[in-house]
Amino acid sequence: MKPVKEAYIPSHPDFIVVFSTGNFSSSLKALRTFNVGEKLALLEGITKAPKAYTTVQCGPGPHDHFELNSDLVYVNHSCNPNIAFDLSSPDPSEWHIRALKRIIKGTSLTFFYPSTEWDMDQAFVCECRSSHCLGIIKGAKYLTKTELCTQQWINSWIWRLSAEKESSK
Ligand SMILES: C[S@@+](CC[C@H](N)C(=O)[O-])C[C@H]1O[C@@H](n2cnc3c(N)ncnc32)[C@H](O)[C@@H]1O
Repeated sequence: MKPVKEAYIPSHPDFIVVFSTGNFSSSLKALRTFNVGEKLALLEGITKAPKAYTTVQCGPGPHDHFELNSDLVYVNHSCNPNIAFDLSSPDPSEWHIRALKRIIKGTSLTFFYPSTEWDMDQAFVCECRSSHCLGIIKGAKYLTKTELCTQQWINSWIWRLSAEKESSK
């Protein structure tokens, strides 16, 4: 579920959705500057849901997915992301997004989708233009441990599933 342009009411005071006409080409911009390590927002209002291109994975199981129900659904993927979805707390009310680098006002927010997603509902050709862009993004299942290790933040179940994949080879 995504907020649509015609009925848009921002869900967070510090972010704004930039709607684009192309399919899946909208994004979420920061309306203020954030410092490295700063919490941008708690993941409030999330609901468990079947895996979809709009959901975020929160554990290793087939039912461990939730809808954000907010503008955060417009955070795009980057292979050189500026935020982390940190779901490390056993208490979901502490799950949050955090700045991995200084984010200047006006910058689009991005996270590394395979940091939460093992096997994504919708693969896509990445347009992040990072010098280390991985190309097709399908989930962590399709990445090597070395590729995951280049990232500043990967959630624990992704490391676990990746280790299991390596040991079953
Ligand atoms: C949850 S949506 C994010 C918001 C999306 N941009 C939109 O306008 O609806 C996820 C989808 O956005 C697109 N997307 C996100 N990051 C991308 C990237 N780096 N390159 C190309 N497409 C991307 C893909 O189609 C992906 O399945």
